[in-house]
Amino acid sequence: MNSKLSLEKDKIKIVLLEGIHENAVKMFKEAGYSNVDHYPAALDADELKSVVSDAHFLGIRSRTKLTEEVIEAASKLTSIGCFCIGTNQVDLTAAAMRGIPVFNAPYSNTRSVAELVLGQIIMLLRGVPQRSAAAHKGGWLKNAKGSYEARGKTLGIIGYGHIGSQLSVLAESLGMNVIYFDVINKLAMGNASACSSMDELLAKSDVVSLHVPANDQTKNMITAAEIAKMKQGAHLINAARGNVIVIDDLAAALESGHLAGAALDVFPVEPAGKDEEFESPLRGMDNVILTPHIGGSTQEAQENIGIEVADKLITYSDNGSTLGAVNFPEVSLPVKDRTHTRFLHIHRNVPGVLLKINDVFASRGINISGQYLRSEGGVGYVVVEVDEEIKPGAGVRKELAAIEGTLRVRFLF
Ligand SMILES: NC(=O)c1ccc[n+]([C@@H]2O[C@H](COP(=O)([O-])OP(=O)(O)OC[C@H]3O[C@@H](n4cnc5c(N)ncnc54)[C@H](O)[C@@H]3O)[C@@H](O)[C@H]2O)c1
Ligand SMILES: O=C(O)[C@H](O)COP(=O)(O)O
Repeated sequence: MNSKLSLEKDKIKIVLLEGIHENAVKMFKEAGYSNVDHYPAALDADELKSVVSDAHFLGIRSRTKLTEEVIEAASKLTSIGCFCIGTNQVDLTAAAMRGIPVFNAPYSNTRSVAELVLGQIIMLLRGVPQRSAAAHKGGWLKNAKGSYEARGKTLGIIGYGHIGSQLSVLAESLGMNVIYFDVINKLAMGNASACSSMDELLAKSDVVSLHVPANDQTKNMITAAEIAKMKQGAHLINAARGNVIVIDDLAAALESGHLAGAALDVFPVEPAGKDEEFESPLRGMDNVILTPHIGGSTQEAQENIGIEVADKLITYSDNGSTLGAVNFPEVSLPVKDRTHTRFLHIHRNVPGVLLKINDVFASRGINISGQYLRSEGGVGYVVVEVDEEIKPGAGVRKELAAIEGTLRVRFLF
């Protein structure tokens, strides 16, 4: 049964940026959210601040940087959906400390990335990029020099998560030997084997592919020192995040011939839009495949992501469930019954808040029929369900909001 929210659904403003798939718009409309603004691209900083100023839900992809300043400007923001895997473009702590859960799509584009990398492995091993570049200029490099089959070569995967492990299976089907390194113990797929250190992997691999998240440990993880440990004539692929590799060091290794080729889908600095020029020291190197961050840009991935993330935002809006939130206590709630009123109280994780919440209900003689509590990091999330309909204006919300440490109160009636 469809519950009502503290705000009528048609007054809830949803902003979707960066050409998020139409499926998301459809999902919102079908769920009764008619006020959806859909932008085909990312916005510049000033436009972004203006557009988010009255938005309740915001959908972005990897280009939109949601800094603390932008989040602060979005005073009505209830939740953020990253319609992609990465959430490093969002200041997750700033969002959490304003009671804003952030959701993403952790699986939907992983196959697309793995397939792109598989293609790049074959292209690099065959020396296709330089032969294609020569042919475009009227050249004809018909020879076998530096061209190899993938069969029997060793692929080293750094980061054996959703993408790395799928790539592992695909590469083995080509007859490659797969080795991997991850900071946590991961079950090997097929005949792949784990390396005990990244150095071991670098020294053994003909092709190294990076599939780690962006964080403090992975920033500048591949410098001249790591590249020097790779085999002479090896190839490097990065479809993870741009700042994992020190790009000037990679350019130097390609120039010196220590590396035979590279494929890059992500860069330390990426153009904000199609009108901005792409700058990179790798431009003009014929043995390098450069793609404009399209690892997850397939019809299949975008269709699925549109549905997956819109569903998470709608479920949070309708129900208060935060399952899958990346910066927030996760609470999985049953669908709300219309005979109940559900209060969602988000607060700083300090002692005594629960007692004060319960006092608000006890002092009014309101019986609590269900309660859910989770805390994570600096944030606590309490959901209180009462088996009577409490209309807005009864004062409960105001009293809950007045509790010290409160970050946000919503209620579903
Ligand atoms: N190019 C694109 O369009 C595109 C698309 C999707 C994802 N990505 C990027 O790919 C990354 C990986 O995606 P995923 O779905 O496989 O993520 P995942 O979380 O499933 O896997 C990441 C793996 O890296 C491991 N890891 C973390 N730090 C490490 C370190 N220092 N050394 C070795 N391993 C480490 C983790 O333990 C985990 O197993 C994402 O974080 C995202 O940035 C890019
Ligand atoms: O994090 C991701 O999923 C990838 O980087 C893809 O991001 P995009 O949807 O902005 O292309």
